[in-house]
Amino acid sequence: MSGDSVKESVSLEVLRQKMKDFAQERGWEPHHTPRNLLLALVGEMGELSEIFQWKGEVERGLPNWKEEEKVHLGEELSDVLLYLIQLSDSCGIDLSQVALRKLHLNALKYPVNK
Ligand SMILES: Nc1ccn([C@H]2C[C@H](O)[C@@H](COP(=O)(O)OP(=O)(O)OP(=O)(O)O)O2)c(=O)n1
Repeated sequence: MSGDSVKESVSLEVLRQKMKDFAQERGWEPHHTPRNLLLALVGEMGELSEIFQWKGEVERGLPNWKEEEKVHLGEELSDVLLYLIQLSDSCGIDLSQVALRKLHLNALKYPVNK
């Protein structure tokens, strides 16, 4: 999956804009309401969970998985991320900013030496 290809740097904002264009070009924006996007996100979470279902515990890095299984996993992770970004956008929430703020709150709640 990593291969020799040049890795493109990507931000949540770039993904948000690409998904907005994708939906606009297809006339799908009216359907991309918060509730519909939440349900789509939950559906993709189900597809992601299916990949791990009945496998038992799996090692970090998935050393024993076939390449095609990892490709499938990457696709489902992407669907979850892309719907999450669209859901945030449809709610008028800047996901990058609130995620940074939440990281800060987490660090305050769970200090290193506590
Ligand atoms: N109304 C839609 C439909 C799809 N997508 C985008 C977001 C996801 O990244 C992907 C989801 O596409 P599918 O519903 O076809 O789901 P899968 O790719 O998982 O296909 P399948 O469910 O057949 O495995 O397409 C979207 O933004 N809005």
